[in-house]
Amino acid sequence: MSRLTQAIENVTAQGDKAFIPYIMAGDGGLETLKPTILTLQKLGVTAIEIGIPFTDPVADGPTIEEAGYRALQAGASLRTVLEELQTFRDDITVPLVAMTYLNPILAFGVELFAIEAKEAGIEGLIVPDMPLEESAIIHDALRVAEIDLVQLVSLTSPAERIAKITAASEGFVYAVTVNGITGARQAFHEELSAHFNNLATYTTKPILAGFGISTPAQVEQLGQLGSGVIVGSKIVDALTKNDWATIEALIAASKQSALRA
Ligand SMILES: O=P(O)(O)OC[C@@H](O)[C@@H](O)c1c[nH]c2ccccc12
Repeated sequence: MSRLTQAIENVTAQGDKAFIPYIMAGDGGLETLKPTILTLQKLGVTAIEIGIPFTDPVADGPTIEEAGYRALQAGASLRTVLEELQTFRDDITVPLVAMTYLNPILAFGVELFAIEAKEAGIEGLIVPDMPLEESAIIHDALRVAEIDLVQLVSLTSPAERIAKITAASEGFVYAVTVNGITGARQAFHEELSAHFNNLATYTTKPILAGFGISTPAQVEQLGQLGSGVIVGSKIVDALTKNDWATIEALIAASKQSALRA
């Protein structure tokens, strides 16, 4: 079992839910990356998804797109983010999951990327614009570096697609809870619990809910569907305002055992 999967299973074994915040590396300046990561891990997050800013972010909603723009302005790129992470690698205790597009990885060089990413503490990777069928391009290099390639399953994936994605996904299965782009939502699809029950018939890997989760109540509610949640836009927004109270409340809602006590 990978360290990423293990981290999630450790949390669920205690009766809690996994909580993975997404941050945009370089938003607010690259020098904020270290304090942000170290504070999040001190607050008890399960893992951290690190977005690498990219000029053409297809799946990102406005909050993350704007954060990406600010990060690019501040000089963040795949190379500078990996270099920055390597400077405090020994302080990082939670698994990092990098979120980046295929182009920057190819430009960097697949083998070199895998080696440098591993040295930066990255144990999982999400490449939203890479179809499963194309993943062979990077998969061998990732396997050598022991980096999990996390796959996303959507609400509209047909049965045979769900079977393929859940079988291929490493670390956990990222279950997208809304149709469309990232960003806060008011309401979720009524059939969500049937969808998650269906996903669970395909795999014993942890299934995490992500997209549109922005309140503690939603963390609690959507966390129940599987092994936990991923929260992006709301975290990015709170970090811009230096609003750690909001972040702490979101994390607390994943600690179900504490809520019951
Ligand atoms: O921002 P949201 O709605 O909370 O959703 C998580 C999401 O931001 C994060 O996981 C993410 C950011 N960019 C992505 C692109 C594709 C898939 C996932 C992502």
